[in-house]
Amino acid sequence: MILLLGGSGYVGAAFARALNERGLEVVAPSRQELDAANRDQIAAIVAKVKPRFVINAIGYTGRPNIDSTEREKMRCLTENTVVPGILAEVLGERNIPWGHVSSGCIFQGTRPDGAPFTEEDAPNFPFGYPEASWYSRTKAMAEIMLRDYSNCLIWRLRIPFDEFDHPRNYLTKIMRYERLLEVTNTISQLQEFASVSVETLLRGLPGGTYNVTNPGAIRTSEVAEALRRAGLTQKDFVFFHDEAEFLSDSAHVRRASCQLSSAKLASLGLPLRPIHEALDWTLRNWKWAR
Ligand SMILES: NC(=O)C1=CN([C@@H]2O[C@H](COP(=O)(O)OP(=O)(O)OC[C@H]3O[C@@H](n4cnc5c(N)ncnc54)[C@H](OP(=O)(O)O)[C@@H]3O)[C@@H](O)[C@H]2O)C=CC1
Ligand SMILES: Cc1cn([C@H]2C[C@H](O)[C@@H](COP(=O)(O)OP(=O)(O)O[C@H]3O[C@@H](C)C(=O)[C@@H](O)[C@H]3O)O2)c(=O)[nH]c1=O
Repeated sequence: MILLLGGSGYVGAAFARALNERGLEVVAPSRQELDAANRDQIAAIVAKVKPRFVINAIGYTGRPNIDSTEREKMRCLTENTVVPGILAEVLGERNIPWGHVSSGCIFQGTRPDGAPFTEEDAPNFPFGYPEASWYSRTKAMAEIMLRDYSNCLIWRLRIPFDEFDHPRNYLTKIMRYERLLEVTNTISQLQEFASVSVETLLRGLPGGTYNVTNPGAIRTSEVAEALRRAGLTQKDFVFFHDEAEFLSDSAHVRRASCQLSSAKLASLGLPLRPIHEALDWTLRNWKWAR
């Protein structure tokens, strides 16, 4: 039995699909059935389910985006940092393997040599960095804590997109935002992210950090152009003049535009498709929400 936490969420739903595709039996309690911030409740469900492994897709990302986490700091800290801390304790005591959904948002830019960040690099957008969003700080803090637990796999997801039109999907966002910020990012095809992450547990990969991102990087204008080419929109995209205009007109906090390397996963036999290939496939298979 697999225990999936946060299964009703945007990322949790992708995990549910990946687990179902593999015919794995899953228990996915709702928040009403399980308050993950309560250690006793976590211990009780783990004792009852006796999971082969656990997936933690619980977290607080804000609505409609991370700007709102600045107004709900303690909720954000609880769901992004305290909950994984409780899981680390409970699952560590029982040595049950588990995966935690982290984020590439704990990095800004590239390494000083221009290379993408690897799993060896320390976050450069954590607590102590005034420009970092509260969201990024809480995600970085969780990672730093979880590294001490050898039964925990940390999966970094980065700006998810897939073929399903949804307000959290990067492609939907790009089509809906009034103005766009021209930045370069490594991004993650969400279904591929969930599938590869599940494989890391099924194959018994060691605890530690994994950048579960599509190889390469892409500029916002390339994504916009690809959406137009695929016929999903005819919009004449308008771009912010620069990041300062983005921050003064539309956003409260700096976004962690960054590039990550997924070479570690590839070296372990779990390569993801290059970004442009994954994007083209996704656009060919696009499904509008009703
Ligand atoms: N979406 C994104 O762009 C990215 C997300 N991530 C990470 O992925 C994770 C999930 O994000 P996402 O799916 O977008 O978020 P959602 O808000 O869509 O889902 C969050 C899930 O967590 C559950 N939850 C929250 N608090 C508790 C609690 N105390 N007890 C039990 N369940 C709880 C929610 O339950 P309920 O439905 O009842 O509220 C929901 O199922 C987060 O850790 C986030 O940092 C990483 C990179 C990008
Ligand atoms: C608000 C806004 C954002 N953007 C850009 C900034 C950025 O490059 C991209 C995504 O920004 P958003 O504000 O939509 O999303 P944001 O909340 O910053 O997205 C992040 O969510 C958290 C949960 C993560 O962990 C990240 O990996 C990422 O998915 O869109 C615009 O172009 N125009 C806009 O009006």
